[in-house]
Parts: sequence; C-alpha cells; structure tokens
Amino acid sequence: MPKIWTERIFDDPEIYVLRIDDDRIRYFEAVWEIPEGISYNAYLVKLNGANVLIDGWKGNYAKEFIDALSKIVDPKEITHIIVNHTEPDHSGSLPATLKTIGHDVEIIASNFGKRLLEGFYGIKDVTVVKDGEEREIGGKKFKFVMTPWLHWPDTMVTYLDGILFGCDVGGGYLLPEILDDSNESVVERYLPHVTKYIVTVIGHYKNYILEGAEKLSSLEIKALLPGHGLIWKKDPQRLLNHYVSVAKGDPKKGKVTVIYDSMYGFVENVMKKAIDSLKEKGFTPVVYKFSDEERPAISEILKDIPDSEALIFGVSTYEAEIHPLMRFTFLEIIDKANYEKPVLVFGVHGWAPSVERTAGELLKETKFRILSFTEIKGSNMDEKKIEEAISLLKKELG
Ligand SMILES: Cc1cc2nc3c(=O)[nH]c(=O)nc-3n(C[C@H](O)[C@H](O)[C@H](O)COP(=O)(O)O)c2cc1C
Repeated sequence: MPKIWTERIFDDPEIYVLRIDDDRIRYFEAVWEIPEGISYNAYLVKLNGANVLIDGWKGNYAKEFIDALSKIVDPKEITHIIVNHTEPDHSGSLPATLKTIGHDVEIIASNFGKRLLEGFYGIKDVTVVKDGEEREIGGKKFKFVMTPWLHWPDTMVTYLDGILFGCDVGGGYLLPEILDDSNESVVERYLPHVTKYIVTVIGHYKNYILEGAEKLSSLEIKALLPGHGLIWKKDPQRLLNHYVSVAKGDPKKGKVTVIYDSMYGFVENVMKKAIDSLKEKGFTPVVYKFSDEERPAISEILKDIPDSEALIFGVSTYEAEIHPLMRFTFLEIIDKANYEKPVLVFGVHGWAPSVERTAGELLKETKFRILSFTEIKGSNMDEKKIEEAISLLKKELG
C-alpha cells in the first residue's frame, strides 16, 4: 500500500499537504524507468469561509485521495478547486472529488486548462483566470501566473502569501522519507532525481523553464509546494536555480558521458581504448553500455546529459543502420536533452562503413557540435584514430 501523508505544513494561512507515494509505478508516462517511484502532492488551504483544494492525485488513487482529504476537511465544505495543470497524474482524482463534494464548487484553471478539463472529464463549468490575475478568496489574495509548457500548454502556478503552488514546476522523482527540504543529506540525494524528472518530463520544453524562471523572479517566493516530491520551505531558490541550471545544461568540469552498444565485443574494444584515453587526459567518463548482459535505463542516461561537458557515442552498424537501442537513445537525447555540447561518434561495421551517414543524419539538425566520426572495421582497431578523436575533444574543452 503506498504511503499517504496528510500533514499541516503552514499555520497562517492554514495549509495541508496530501501526498501519496506511488511505489507501484515502474514507467512514468509509460516510458521513463523510475524504480525510485514518484509522489503526487495536492494541497488544501483552510481560510475564513473558504476551503481551497489545489490539484489532486492520479486517477487510480482517487479513493485514497477522498479518504485522505476527508481526514482534514469535510469534502462537502470545499468551496474552490484550483487546477494548475490538467495532466491526469494531478487531475485524475477530480471527477471522484466532485462527486463526493456533491455541490457547485468553483473550479479555477487557465483557458487551456478549461479546454482540457472538458476534453478529459466533460467538466464545462470552469472559471478561467488570466496571467497575473488576482482573486480574493476567504480573505486572502490568490495570484495566478501562466507558465505554459511547464509541462503542458495549460500549466499555471498559484501564489498565495509568498507560497508558490507549482504543480509540475519544482517537481522531482523519488519518494523522500521526509516532506520538506529541512535535511541536507535528503536534499543532496533527491536533487539527481529532480534532474531526471526535468529532463524526461520537461526537457523537450527546456527553454520555457528559462522563460518561466524569469517570470517567477518577480515574485518573492518563501516556499515552493510542487505536485511531486519534496516541499521547499528552507531554500526554494535552490530548487529554482537547479531547474535553470539543468535547462541551460551547465557542465561539470571533466564529466563526459559515454554511451555505446556492443553485441560481440568489437565496439567494446574501441570504447575501452577511448575511455582509457579520456581518463589519461583528466576527464571523468560516465559510461552506459547496451550488451547481452546490460541494458541501462534511458531515463538514467538522460539524467547525465545536462551537466556533461561532452558526449561520446559508440555504435555498431546494424542492418545498414545504427543498433536499434542506440537509435532510440539518440532520438531521446535529441528530443529531451538537445544542448550545445561537443560530440564524438565511433562506428564499428562488418562490411560497409555507415556511421557518418546514419548518426550524422540523426544529429544533423540538433544543437550538438560533432567534432568527429571515427569509422572502424570489426577488430581492425586503429588506436591512432581513437587517440586523435579524444585529443580533439581535449583541445575543444581545454
Ligand atoms: C544483426 C546484425 C546486423 C548487422 N548489420 C550490418 C550491416 O548492415 N552492415 C555492416 O557493415 N555490418 C553489420 N553487422 C556487423 C557488425 O556491425 C559488426 O560485426 C560490428 O563489429 C559489431 O560490433 P559489436 O560486436 O561490438 O556489436 C551486423 C551485425 C549483426 C549482428
């Protein structure tokens, strides 16, 4: 049974978190491997004459959501529901919640959110708020800020008394054993899972992270309450800075991510030589290998791209293409983690060189800067060519 948290996290205004730890999920969005799990966080604000529910949980936990909600408020006393983002991992519990409330409750969303609520659930009666609009509810001022494409076109955030309800803005994978950022070792362990979340979920729209961060910088944010993962009460700016750094792809000195496939060991021989040469030149390679024994998670590979200084691919030729798992890896890196970083490609073939054509075609319209393609036939490993490619990278990065 997933762990459920219902705790009062602020006294004035009185705010409760409703968090469920989804430890059953294996693939977020049916694709991203997340053995670490993900939480869905909703919030309840109790005010004078108004109870405001902000977001919800995934639909398969709707019953648990109503039970948890009922522990902190009589659902029939809820007056407003703010839907920051309509993706069903946050809005799936909404139809059951409305059924339990059983009376007219004001639903507040963005214009795009209204359209999606109708499309997903047939909900038509929605109050649309505009960018920067302020509404007084229960004697308090709620401000709504549109943050489109973080992570859908409907996404907005809600600001109340210095507290930002971010939904997908500020989220991360993992089921931290505490609710907030008060413990440094928990935060340090959590942040790589935030990186993984950002790249896999919002990586495609990473320029909007920079736009959104710029927009939110005009607000004084004392706490950030996201729809997934840790709540940020001690240092919300740290998380926002982390989002910006991932979006920019700020490199860690010396980190080079090396990804290759090897069916019978020929590519492996080439990559071993390349990795040795990298280490000799002071780089720190992070290596992922597809083989008969190993299959790294794409989500883990993606997590390592933003802070890499460079990427190195090693591919076998497979039916005049690159190996199918490497092809998928290329496509996902290009889609989710397309940065201005230097790239080396090593290709190993049996009878016809092809990597410049195949990998070249894939990387053609991306931001990556290809420093070299190195073609090798089977076991005819030309150590000089490998050395030259790594030296080129060293020269490029200094
Ligand atoms: C299923 C399969 C398809 C292949 N297709 C090609 C091909 O189209 N062109 C080619 O030159 N070599 C092809 N090869 C040969 C490999 O690219 C070559 O043996 C390479 O060295 C494999 O390296 P690895 O053992 O590290 O995977 C193929 C090999 C396999 C097993």
